[in-house]
Amino acid sequence: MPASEPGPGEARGRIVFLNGTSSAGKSSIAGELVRLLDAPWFVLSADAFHAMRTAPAMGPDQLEGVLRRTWRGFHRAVAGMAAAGNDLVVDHVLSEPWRLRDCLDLFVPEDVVLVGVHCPLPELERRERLRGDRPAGLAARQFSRVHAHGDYDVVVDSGDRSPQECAREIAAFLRRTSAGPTAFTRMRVAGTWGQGP
Ligand SMILES: Nc1ncnc2c1ncn2[C@@H]1O[C@H](COP(=O)(O)OP(=O)(O)OP(=O)(O)O)[C@@H](O)[C@H]1O
Repeated sequence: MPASEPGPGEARGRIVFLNGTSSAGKSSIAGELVRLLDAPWFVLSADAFHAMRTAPAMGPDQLEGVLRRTWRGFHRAVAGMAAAGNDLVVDHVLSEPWRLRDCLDLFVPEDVVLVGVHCPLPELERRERLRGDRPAGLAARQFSRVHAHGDYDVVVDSGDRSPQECAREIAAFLRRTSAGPTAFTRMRVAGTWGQGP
């Protein structure tokens, strides 16, 4: 048995996949959600992977390749952790079509609960200004692209709800056993998750 597979009698891990723009509240919701769930869960965030990288001086071409390899590595780390039987909450920004395609290729689609974390743009911009640790205009640049694929298992709106309330909605969904196909399964079957870089 490959080392990345679950042991005898162990299931693969679930992947609760939070997707939204910067400042939508993904990390805040992830933190609240794992507090509500029993059993050990991991929070895997793309930001944490970017933070692990050293930052020597680089030109834009070189940087583009480095960023892409970081995202690809992040996706493979998520797939590997889930394959080994770990339950995961993943914090992600699907602002480029290839990121979703890569995840669709790698993750077991029935194991993924895809959560859209929505928030109106004026509120995103307010949070961005307030926190001051994200480039101005980042959320606006991602806004029209992040939810372009359109399909989710659960949608929350952090614009008029606290992270705790959003987490409670997601936890309630997880407690319901759904026999229907997941959003990842539907997109895999349809093969319509977007062309382009
Ligand atoms: N529901 C909410 N209502 C009000 N403020 C919120 C809410 N959720 C998050 N915030 C605030 O917005 C800011 C961004 O939150 P958070 O880091 O959770 O977002 P994020 O989507 O993970 O962002 P990024 O992708 O840039 O890391 C924080 O200052 C946080 O306190």
